[in-house]
Amino acid sequence: TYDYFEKRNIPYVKPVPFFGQVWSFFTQEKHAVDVASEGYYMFPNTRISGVFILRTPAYLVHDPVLYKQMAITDFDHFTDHVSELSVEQDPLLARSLFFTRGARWRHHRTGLSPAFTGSKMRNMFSLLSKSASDAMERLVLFSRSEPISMELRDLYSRLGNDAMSSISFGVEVDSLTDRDNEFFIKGNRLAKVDGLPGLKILMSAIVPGLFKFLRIGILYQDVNDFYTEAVSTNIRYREKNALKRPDFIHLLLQVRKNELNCEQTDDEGLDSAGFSTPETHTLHKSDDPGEKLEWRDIDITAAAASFFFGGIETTTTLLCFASYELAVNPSIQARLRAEIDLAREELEDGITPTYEVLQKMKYMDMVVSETLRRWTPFGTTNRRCTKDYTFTNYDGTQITIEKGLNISIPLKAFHLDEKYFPDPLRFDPERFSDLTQINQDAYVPFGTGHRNCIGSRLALMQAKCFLFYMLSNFAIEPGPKLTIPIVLDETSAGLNAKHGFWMTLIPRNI
Ligand code: HEM
Repeated sequence: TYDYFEKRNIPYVKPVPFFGQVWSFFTQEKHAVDVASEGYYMFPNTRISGVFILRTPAYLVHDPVLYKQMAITDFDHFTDHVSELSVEQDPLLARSLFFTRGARWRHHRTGLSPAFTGSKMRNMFSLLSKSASDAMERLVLFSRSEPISMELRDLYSRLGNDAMSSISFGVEVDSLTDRDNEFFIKGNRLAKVDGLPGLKILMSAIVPGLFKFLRIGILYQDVNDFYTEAVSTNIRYREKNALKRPDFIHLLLQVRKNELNCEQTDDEGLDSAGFSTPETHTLHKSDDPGEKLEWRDIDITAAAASFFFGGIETTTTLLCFASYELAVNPSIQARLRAEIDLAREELEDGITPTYEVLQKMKYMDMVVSETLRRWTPFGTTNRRCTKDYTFTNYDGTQITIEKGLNISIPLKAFHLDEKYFPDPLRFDPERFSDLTQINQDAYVPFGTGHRNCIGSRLALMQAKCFLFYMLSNFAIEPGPKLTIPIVLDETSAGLNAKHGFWMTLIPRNI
């Protein structure tokens, strides 16, 4: 078994007998993303390297151009992500976009894409902004014009949950005051990527076959039940009262009735929420799925739940690391605040940002883009080879990836490779001042191609909106409990600080 790559003359990470690379995942000495990317650092002169997962061979892509080919031009060889969940154990996640495969994925992606265009995001932005502004007002009141010490992951995940509850379900919650409200508790359990759920998420990507065979579920049963009930009650209420609100449930109900389209003209100029917004790719018409695919209540619930699952933790991570960098780089913070203050002069009330105003803020975009590079929230993604695929390596040899094999793509390693980003560990928004200098193949915080992140515009607009309100009201300084440089939590499936993001927020009016 372990001579697979030797025979093909492909460099590979030497396996631990029986476990292959999986052994290193369990010892947790290094973060799972770094373990998965080991070959990238060991073999610099190849487009791909090999690795064994238990006894099964798998690949790691080293060349961002190859990733792009797989994800766009040769997409029909790599249509699926690796994990495969069972609908019995994970009724919501197994039906969500990240985890569906083949014709079902195509059907869902084609249906959902129009819900995430620039014009839909602009309509939704008022809900997002209101949620952020209400929360910020409470935080200002809470501070009583005195500096406050806060752990920002807790703060941002509360704000993120409240915003997502509003833009998904039309439910207004205040998790800053009502700290144990059910939407926050369940949302938190849904989005959790450390501890046991984190381990299960890793396992579903490392040993997907075994994971499905053992019928392990990722989400807690009470979380599945809560969202299933919340969404079906919500749908019934809307249908009975003909309620319209520019949120996801409304858009998903339109998808179900086949009434949701992309308004090309409206979208012009709105589609980019910043430099990091990945290019949109149009899917060809679906192959015959062999079964009639439609949007049942459970599919709508699964889609909404997947926005919590895929969106809250990642956007919170972006906000935490952006705040950390602003706190330890006061001159960058001062420049961003100056840009915000200037933008506020343009606003009707001097307070509430619009989609267009945020879109125009160049320095804000530079800070957010650099945070996504330096602290990539989603450090690796993956693809499953669905049809044999042959390409040429740098040395001219032909390599064939066989159908069924799994492929990892080390997004974080691309972002921290000095061949693409000189002095890669330095946080320097100036890199993004001249966008022609950025290698766009290697800068992929939201992935690339047909399976790129569907929520990128929402994530960018949400992060920019929160930062706008935060710096309008507070200066962020390192708190006494903050570790500098930040120490990462190697055991979390996501990217997190081991000792928290402890900051002092100083109200600007003192
Ligand atoms: C900073 C925040 C975020 C980051 C860094 C991020 C990153 C990513 C990445 C790297 C992928 C995989 C792309 C690939 O395989 O090529 C992905 C997929 C996905 N993301 Fe995000 N994401 C973020 C926020 C969001 C939000 C807010 C939502 C939903 C509202 C979302 C929903 C999804 C979904 C559904 C997929 C699967 C798409 C598919 O398989 O077709 N993400 N994301």
